[in-house]
Amino acid sequence: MVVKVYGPTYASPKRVVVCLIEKEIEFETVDVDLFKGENKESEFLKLQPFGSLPVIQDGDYTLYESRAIIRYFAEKYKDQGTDLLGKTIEERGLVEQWLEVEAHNFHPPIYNLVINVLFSPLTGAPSDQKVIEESDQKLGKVLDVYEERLSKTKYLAGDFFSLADLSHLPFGHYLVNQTGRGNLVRERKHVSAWWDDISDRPAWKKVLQLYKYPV
Ligand SMILES: N[C@@H](CCC(=O)N[C@@H](CS(=O)(=O)O)C(=O)NCC(=O)O)C(=O)O
Repeated sequence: MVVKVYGPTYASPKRVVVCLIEKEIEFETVDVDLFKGENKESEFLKLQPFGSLPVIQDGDYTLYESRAIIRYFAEKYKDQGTDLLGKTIEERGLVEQWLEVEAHNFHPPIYNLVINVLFSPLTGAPSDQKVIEESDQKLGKVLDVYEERLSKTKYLAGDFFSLADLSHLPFGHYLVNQTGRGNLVRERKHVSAWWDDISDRPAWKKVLQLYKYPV
């Protein structure tokens, strides 16, 4: 059975799609329109009770939470496509560390910026200027840590591209290209070079070509 990915046009599902392409895993996609509320329909909620995207089906196996999904495929297909987990337990530890940093330090401020700068104007919801300012500040501090790390290693977990770098692509794309805050990356030499390197990978360019962001 071919893997099914729900909601490929949205950012978090793109984290899964780029992993599947890097791992050379065949997949098909199912569109879910958040603006029409299709993620709140009973059929979808049976798959993902929180109504968020993505969810995948791998035969009879269903999984949601994009970072859990990419870990699943990276492990299941460890010997196929790009190695995304490192070769030693120490490398794996650093991959996991920077995956957690992305989820808990990088993602929250960039997610707030995407919602308040990009989506709120579209949906008519008010943009919260205080949240925008706080998120700018937080993201700057986070990227200072990245700058220090990337002044020592080419990628976050070491001198190899991994899930940790890959996990930044979907919202990093928003940050650099659509929030008007690309300067937060461009002002940091090593972060800027790292972003250019990871976003230039054929797998990510294919994702952008196949699945246009909704905003
Ligand atoms: N932690 C989840 C978050 C998923 C998430 O927030 N998805 C958004 C779409 S996007 O922000 O990633 O583009 C969503 O479904 N939002 C609608 C909703 O949650 O009701 C994951 O990583 O899978």
